[in-house]
Amino acid sequence: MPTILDQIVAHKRQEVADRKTIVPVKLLERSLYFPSQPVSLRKYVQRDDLNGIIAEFKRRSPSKGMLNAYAPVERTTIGYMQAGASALSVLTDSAFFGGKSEDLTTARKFNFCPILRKDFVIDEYQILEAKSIGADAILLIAAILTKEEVAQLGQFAHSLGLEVLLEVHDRAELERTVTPHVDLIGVNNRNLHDFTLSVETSKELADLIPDDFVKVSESGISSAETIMELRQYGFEGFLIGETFMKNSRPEKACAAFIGELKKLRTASPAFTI
Ligand SMILES: O=C(O)c1ccccc1NCC(=O)[C@H](O)[C@H](O)COP(=O)(O)O
Repeated sequence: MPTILDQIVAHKRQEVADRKTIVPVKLLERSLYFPSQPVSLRKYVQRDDLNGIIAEFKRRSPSKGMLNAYAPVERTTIGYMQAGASALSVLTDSAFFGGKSEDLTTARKFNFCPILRKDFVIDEYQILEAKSIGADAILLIAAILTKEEVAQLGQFAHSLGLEVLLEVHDRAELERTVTPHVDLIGVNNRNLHDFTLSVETSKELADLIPDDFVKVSESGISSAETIMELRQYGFEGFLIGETFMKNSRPEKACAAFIGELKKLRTASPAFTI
């Protein structure tokens, strides 16, 4: 029985092949120079005056189905940033997540923060695309790539000025794929076989991530207390989608969440804002 990742990747290979025939590489290269300079995800996540939250725009997901069919990209992403998020993540996969490249371009038009293109990258073509639609960083998923592919795709992203977030699910993936061509390492708390969520996964892998990389905890984060806890393990970035998007006004949910987090951080002797 193919896993959900197998299905996504099989679909993506066909999708990328089709897109290459519609917009050939040479044509895509001409649209590369998006007016703004890339903004560093790594630096924004580490900024003391922000909270490390990478707020995600995700309409639906394989695990939860439709989260939010109506939230407009413009109002939601501006609201996320006004709430104090450090960066944005925009799902551009259409078949499984209901996103599109235009969602990221819209977010880019209205925000100056770093934007992560959240997709299933298997080909350099998608990295050129990420650059052309205004992304600052891409995601590479260890579970679907070899070490050589991570290194090659990471190097290519860097050559375009894009940063790389490498996502791992377990120790074997981390040890198998870590290369200097990535900037941040994200531990995904979602088990992609049964969709269960546990932030214990982040805690277990924290010490195994070399210090050169910014640590990001991804998925299943639903409380400010969890962020305070993950900070004790050295995590500085927190990728949050569903907790915000399942609300009719995701940006308000994000503001309330960050309000709680600020209260906890102010009360904690270890952190000051
Ligand atoms: O979200 C899913 O169901 C999913 C299924 C298969 C592959 C990837 C999936 N999600 C992508 C993500 O990594 C999350 O959107 C991201 O980490 C935010 O997670 P959450 O806060 O739990 O929405």
